[in-house]
Amino acid sequence: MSISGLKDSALSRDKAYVNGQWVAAESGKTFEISNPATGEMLTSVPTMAASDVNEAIAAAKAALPEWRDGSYKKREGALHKWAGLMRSNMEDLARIMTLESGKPLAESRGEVAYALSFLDFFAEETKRVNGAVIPPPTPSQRLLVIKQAIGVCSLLTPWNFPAAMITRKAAPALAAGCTVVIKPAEDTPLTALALAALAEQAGFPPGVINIVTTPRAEVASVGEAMCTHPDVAKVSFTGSTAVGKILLTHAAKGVKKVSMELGGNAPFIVFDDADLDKAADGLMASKFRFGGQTCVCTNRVMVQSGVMEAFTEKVRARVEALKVGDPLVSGTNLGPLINAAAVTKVRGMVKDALSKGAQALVGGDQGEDGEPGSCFVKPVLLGNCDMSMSVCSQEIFGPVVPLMSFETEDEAVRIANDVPGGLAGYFYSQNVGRIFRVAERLEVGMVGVNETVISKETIPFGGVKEAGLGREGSVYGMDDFMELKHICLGI
Ligand SMILES: O=CCCC(=O)O
Repeated sequence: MSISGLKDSALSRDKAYVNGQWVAAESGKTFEISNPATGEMLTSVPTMAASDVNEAIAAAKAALPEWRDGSYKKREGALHKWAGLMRSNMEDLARIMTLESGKPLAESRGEVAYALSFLDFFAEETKRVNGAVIPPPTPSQRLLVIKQAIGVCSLLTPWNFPAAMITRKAAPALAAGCTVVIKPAEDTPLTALALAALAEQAGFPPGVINIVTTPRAEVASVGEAMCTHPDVAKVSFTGSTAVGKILLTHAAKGVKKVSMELGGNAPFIVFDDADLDKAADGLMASKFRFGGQTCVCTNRVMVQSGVMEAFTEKVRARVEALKVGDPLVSGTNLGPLINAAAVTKVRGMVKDALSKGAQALVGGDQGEDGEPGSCFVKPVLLGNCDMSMSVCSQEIFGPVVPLMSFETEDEAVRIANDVPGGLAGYFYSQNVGRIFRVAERLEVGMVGVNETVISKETIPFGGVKEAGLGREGSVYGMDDFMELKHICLGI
C-alpha cells in the first residue's frame, strides 16, 4: 500500500534502508503506520529487531573508512545535493509528514525547510574542520591537534520532528566523516524513509546512511543494541528524559560518547513592563507550535500579578480563535495529537489541574472532544494554576496553557528554575537591566527575550540539568561527532 497524493510515488517507501538496499526485516514481519487525524492505515514497514540493527551497524562500519578518509568535497557535495532534493520535493515530504504525524501542512513545509537548512549548513562546515598548533615548551617538539570523525553513530529520533531531528543529527555526523544508523520514532518512519530515498538519489555511498524501522514492542531491545554495540562510537538521542536516562545507562557500558536532547518544561514569563500584545503573540507561536508537542513549547505561563487580567484577556481571544481540524486543510491551526495515549495523558493533566483549583477559561470540558479514540484535543486555557499541578510541574506536550501568577522578579526566577530540566525559557520585559539579569539567571540552554522563534540551524540547540547533554546545530554541532587527537612531534 502506498501513500496517496504524492507527485513522486517513489517517496512512499515500505522497506527499511540498509547498506544501500531497501530491505524487509529478517523476521519478515511488518507493523502498520496510521494517520492520527483519521485513524486510517497509511502503509506498513519492517518490524526490525536487534539482529537487523546489527546488519545496519556492520554496513555503517564497512562504509566508514572510505567516507571518513575521502575528500571533504565529496561530503560537501552529497549534503548539498540532498538538501536540494529535499527542497524540490518539499510538497511531497510535507504531505507524508502531515499524514503520519498530524502536523498542520504549513508547519510541515516549515519543518522541511528547517530540516534541509542543517544539510546546507553542515555541507559548508566540512571545509572548516580546523585543528590547532600549540606552542611547545621545548624547541625540539611540535604540538598539533587534529579533529577526526568519531566513527559509526546511532541516531534515535522523535516523532514530533520526523525530518529535522534526523538532519540535525545526521548532517554534522556525515559532514565530520561518520556513518550513521538512524532509528526514526515508531509513529513516524515514513518521512525518514522518504529522506533515505532522496539521500540515495543524492549519491551517498551504500552503508553511509542506514534507516531501521521498529515498532513500540521492539524499541527497548533495538535501543539497547544501538547503544551497546561495540562498533558504535557515538549515540545521539532526542526524546523524553525518562528514555534518555535508560539509553545513557546502556551507552555507559561501552563508555560511548552521547548527545541527549531531552524533555523541557519551558517557563514563559510576562513582567509588568512587557508589551502585552507582543507577549500574547509570542505565547501563541510558542505554545501552539505543532499543538504544543515540541520540547521547546511554552509549558508554564507566569504572569506578574498587576498585568494578569489584561494579559489573560488577550490570550483568551487568541486561543478562542484557533481552528482545530484536518491538518491537510489550509487555515487549520491544530491537528490531532500524535496518538490516543497522548490524548489520555493531556486530558488527565487538565483534570488534575481542575481538581486542584485551576479555573477553565477556555475549553477544559473533555467530553467535547469527539469520538472515543479520536486524537483531537481542543485548546485549553487554565487560570489560577500552581506548581502542585502536573500541567506546571511536568511537560504537557499538548494544547494547554496554564496561567500562574507571581509578584517579584526573584520569585519568577525561583519558580522558573524549580524543575529538574532546563531546555528553553522565554520572558517579556522592556527593562534592559532586567533583561540581562533574568536571561543570565534562568537555568536553561536557550532563552527567548521578547521573542519565541528561537530555533535555527545556526544556533547551539540543547539544554542543561536533566534536559540533556551536548549541543546540536551551529558551528559547535560537529564537535560532538569528532574526537580531538594530540600529535606530539619530536624534531
Ligand atoms: O522538539 C524539539 C526540537 C524543536 C526545535 O528544533 O525547535
